[in-house]
Amino acid sequence: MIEDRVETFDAIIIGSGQAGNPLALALAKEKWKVAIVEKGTLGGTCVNTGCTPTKAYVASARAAWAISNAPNLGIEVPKSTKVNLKSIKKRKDKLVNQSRLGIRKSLVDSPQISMVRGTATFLDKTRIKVGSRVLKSYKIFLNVGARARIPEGFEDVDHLTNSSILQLEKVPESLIIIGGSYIGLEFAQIFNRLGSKVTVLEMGDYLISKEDQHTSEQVREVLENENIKVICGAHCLKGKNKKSAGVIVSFQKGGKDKKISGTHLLIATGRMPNSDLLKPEKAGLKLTQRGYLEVSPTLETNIEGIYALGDCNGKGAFTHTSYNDYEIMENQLFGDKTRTLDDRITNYALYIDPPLGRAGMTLAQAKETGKNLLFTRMPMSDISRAKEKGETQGKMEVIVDADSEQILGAAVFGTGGDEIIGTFLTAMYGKLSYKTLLNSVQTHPTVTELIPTLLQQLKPIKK
Ligand SMILES: Cc1cc2nc3c(=O)[nH]c(=O)nc-3n(C[C@H](O)[C@H](O)[C@H](O)COP(=O)(O)OP(=O)(O)OC[C@H]3O[C@@H](n4cnc5c(N)ncnc54)[C@H](O)[C@@H]3O)c2cc1C
Ligand SMILES: NC(=O)c1ccc[n+]([C@@H]2O[C@H](COP(=O)([O-])OP(=O)(O)OC[C@H]3O[C@@H](n4cnc5c(N)ncnc54)[C@H](O)[C@@H]3O)[C@@H](O)[C@H]2O)c1
Repeated sequence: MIEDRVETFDAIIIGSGQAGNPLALALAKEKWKVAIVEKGTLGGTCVNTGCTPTKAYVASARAAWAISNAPNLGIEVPKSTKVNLKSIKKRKDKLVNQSRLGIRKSLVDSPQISMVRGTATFLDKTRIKVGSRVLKSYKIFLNVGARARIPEGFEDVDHLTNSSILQLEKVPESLIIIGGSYIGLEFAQIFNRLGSKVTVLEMGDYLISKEDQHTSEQVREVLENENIKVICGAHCLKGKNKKSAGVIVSFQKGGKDKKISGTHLLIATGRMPNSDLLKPEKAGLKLTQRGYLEVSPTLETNIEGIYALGDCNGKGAFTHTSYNDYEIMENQLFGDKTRTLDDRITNYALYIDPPLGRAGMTLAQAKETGKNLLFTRMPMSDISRAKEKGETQGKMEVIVDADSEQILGAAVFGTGGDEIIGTFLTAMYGKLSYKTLLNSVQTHPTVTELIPTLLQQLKPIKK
């Protein structure tokens, strides 16, 4: 007699992530009766095990690096400097808790919103089961995010993920990281700077394979300059727990069998969407080959009234893309219905130090469009401000459509790169001619002042 105890809502949101929370508040503002279901901690990945905690660790690691680099700037540092991971974690936990509490308060304060704790599964297109409760709505918004993907053969080997590594209170003596991409590289530099001996094992021929090879090689150089060991082209990885503490990872490289051992192992081999946890087949939801929920440019799944936002729709894998999904949804429900996924320009940063800021296409992607291209690249070592800071690693590069004069893509790898990329991004959203930036007068001495100089040097790329 399920129907007897069905609770009906104007909307059900599953997942308290970067889209779910603001959407709940927006719906409540319009006087909708909303249920938000969360199986874990409020705030999802970004707040609890993603951006906030990792960027807090990046800041602590940068402080440790700044101390070791201080003699280069004429500052003598006592040898007794120590890293205290327990205190670093405590600072991070405080930041995470503040965010979580803020989210909780905003949701609890709204009389329109019911918070439901537990794992939601579909019973059919309109009904959701959470424990013994059954919730019903004709509008269901899925914001279920993703989790760490553990490769075959590592399930029974002692390993850390992005979540559990953030619980450590002692710096690992030697850390093996499997996966040389965003998560792997950020943690590699963090723990190396905190004192671990770090080895990165990547099966691809180069790191962060979504980037141009030139960028990848420069990133590798920065990490290797800090004594992080990078092994690319590592295949057939297998793990084994040591009899004492620690792990052994064996692999093949260039046809030869190799082995390394470490006290700790971090798996950073990508994410898998949490769509499977929903029992999506009960609602007839279509998934892509990789398990993401299929959506239209306005975020509707193949089932009318069911929408998917954030990482679980495979259209973005960042906090700002998830939040932008919320903005699109809000515009479609209550606005002029003009915003869609098609408006979004790819952008993100890799938060190693110096950071890599990226907007739009890579050079390889731009070449595939068949457009007439202009391209240029300059080293950070040409910039006064970078020299003054003693941080000259990296480059700035830009790709322009020669016919429309619009910027197609840019990379700023260097000090302040995560912020400076915003200048290119703004020009791209504004569909400005690159000449507007070329003729702009930028503040001296900043890294941004390289942009006009960079643009003066654009050259056609041969097709
Ligand atoms: C280590 C790391 C570092 C990162 N750093 C950055 C960064 O610097 N910048 C950036 O932009 N992005 C970063 N990201 C990516 C970013 O964290 C995610 O893209 C973003 O959090 C995705 O948000 P979301 O709204 O899609 O889902 P999430 O925030 O993952 O939220 C989904 C929620 O749904 C809940 N849930 C799942 N299934 C169910 C169910 N069946 N029932 C009930 N609840 C359910 C989950 O418990 C979770 O709370 C990082 C990610 C990681 C892992
Ligand atoms: N700064 C940021 O914005 C930030 C930071 C961290 C994570 N993220 C998000 O999290 C997502 C996931 O990041 P990620 O780095 O885990 O995944 P990823 O999918 O970007 O990279 C996974 C890497 O692991 C390698 N790999 C896979 N299986 C392997 C195996 N068996 N052996 C060796 N190598 C293997 C792949 O070749 C790839 O290089 C990213 O797409 C990103 O959106 C963002």
